[in-house]
Amino acid sequence: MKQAALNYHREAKPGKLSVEITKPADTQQDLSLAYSPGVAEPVKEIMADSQLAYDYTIKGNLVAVVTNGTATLGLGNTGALASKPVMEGKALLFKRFANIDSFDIEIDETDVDKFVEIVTKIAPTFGGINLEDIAAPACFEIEQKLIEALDIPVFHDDQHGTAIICVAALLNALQIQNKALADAKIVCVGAGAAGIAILNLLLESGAQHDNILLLDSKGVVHSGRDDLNVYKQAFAVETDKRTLTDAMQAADVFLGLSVANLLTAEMLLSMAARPVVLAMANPDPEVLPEAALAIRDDIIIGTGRSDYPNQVNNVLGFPYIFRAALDCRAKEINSEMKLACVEALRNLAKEPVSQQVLDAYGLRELSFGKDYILPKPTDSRLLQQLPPAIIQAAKASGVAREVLGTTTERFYSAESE
Ligand SMILES: NC(=O)C1=CN([C@@H]2O[C@H](COP(=O)(O)OP(=O)(O)OC[C@H]3O[C@@H](n4cnc5c(N)ncnc54)[C@H](OP(=O)(O)O)[C@@H]3O)[C@@H](O)[C@H]2O)C=CC1
Ligand SMILES: CC(=O)C(=O)O
Ligand SMILES: [Mg+2]
Repeated sequence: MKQAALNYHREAKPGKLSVEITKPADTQQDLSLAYSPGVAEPVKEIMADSQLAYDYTIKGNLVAVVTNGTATLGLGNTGALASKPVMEGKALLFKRFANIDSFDIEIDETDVDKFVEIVTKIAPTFGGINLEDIAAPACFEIEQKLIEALDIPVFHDDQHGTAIICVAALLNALQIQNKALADAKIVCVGAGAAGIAILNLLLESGAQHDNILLLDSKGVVHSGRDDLNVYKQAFAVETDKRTLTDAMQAADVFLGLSVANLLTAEMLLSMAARPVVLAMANPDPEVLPEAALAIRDDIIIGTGRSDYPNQVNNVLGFPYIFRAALDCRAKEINSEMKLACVEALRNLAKEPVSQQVLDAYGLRELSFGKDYILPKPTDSRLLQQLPPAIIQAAKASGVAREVLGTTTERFYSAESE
């Protein structure tokens, strides 16, 4: 895998992206329109009405994938430059799954206010800002300040993209295990961007605060600790449990948003009957499926990876959420839109699987059940079903500025259909 991945990135043109021209640029007349003097005309129009940037430039289909590389996957603080393959990967996924153009922007800055200032200054170029792999707790402040400063959607994928997919996966898995979210005892390891956002969306979806135990690198987040930031404090509970081993006793659900190889056989065996284990750390999960299933066969297990069943990964969300937000010029991406995406994902997993998906995964059959709790990322129905459901929620909740069916027609290409 290591050599194949390095070859994939290096061969032919290095990297995973390039820029293409979308207008004729061959003749004297073409150049007169594309550049001087013709280009001055849209400039003057946009000076008179800034919204016309959406008609005369690629702004309306262009998202910035922005990071400082402080939480690159589960690899930790890699720095800005080393995070670039991941950000190019996100841009590839935007294009492949929702025909959204994006630039990856790796900013070598960890100071919150300076980072916010840089992103604010480059924002006019884009129709949306996808924040990626920025470590907690700075990510929370950065996102909030950018939402307040900008008039385009700002979305921290590791928080909300992951939360949407995780909640959809968990609700479907609990349904299969015949358990209710309101009764489920949930252990979440990782109190960063992804862990905190997932717990907040789970509370909105009906999970009970008292049924949740959160852990960070120092163990259980409990009310006796004096080293907690405000985001962790919101989940601090009175308990004598201190370690992951303590926390896992009789748990119905394990959510991993931390680092590789944390779950032991003893911990898995101590869980309640018919548990759900979503081990989402990338690239290596908190436990590998083959190891967990060798220990007990009543588990439903998902990971963030493409090479196992039940991929619980934000790739199922951010392309479609931004497709929807761009197409209705949403002011923001709100809870209603996130919950609509959860429902649309859950429903699609219950539909018959298409031959196209079976072929892409080398499978003969697949249906809603322990090994199929979420749609596969290559399922073209994601693009058909998720954005309309999200746009509907944006309209109903008053954040859609304009519903442009024509934008969708303009930007959805035949290949992404
Ligand atoms: N499958 C998916 O779609 C996604 C998966 N992820 C994965 O989730 C993980 C976290 O990402 P993110 O939230 O962005 O990162 P953050 O840096 O914001 O948070 C990391 C969290 O993990 C905790 N942690 C680190 N080491 C341990 C340990 N040994 N035991 C328990 N907790 C530990 C940290 O603890 P402390 O607070 O004490 O430092 C922190 O709370 C990564 O592996 C990432 O790849 C993230 C987004 C999407
Ligand atoms: C999938 C993803 O965004 C992450 O692991 O950080
Ligand atoms: Mg990420």
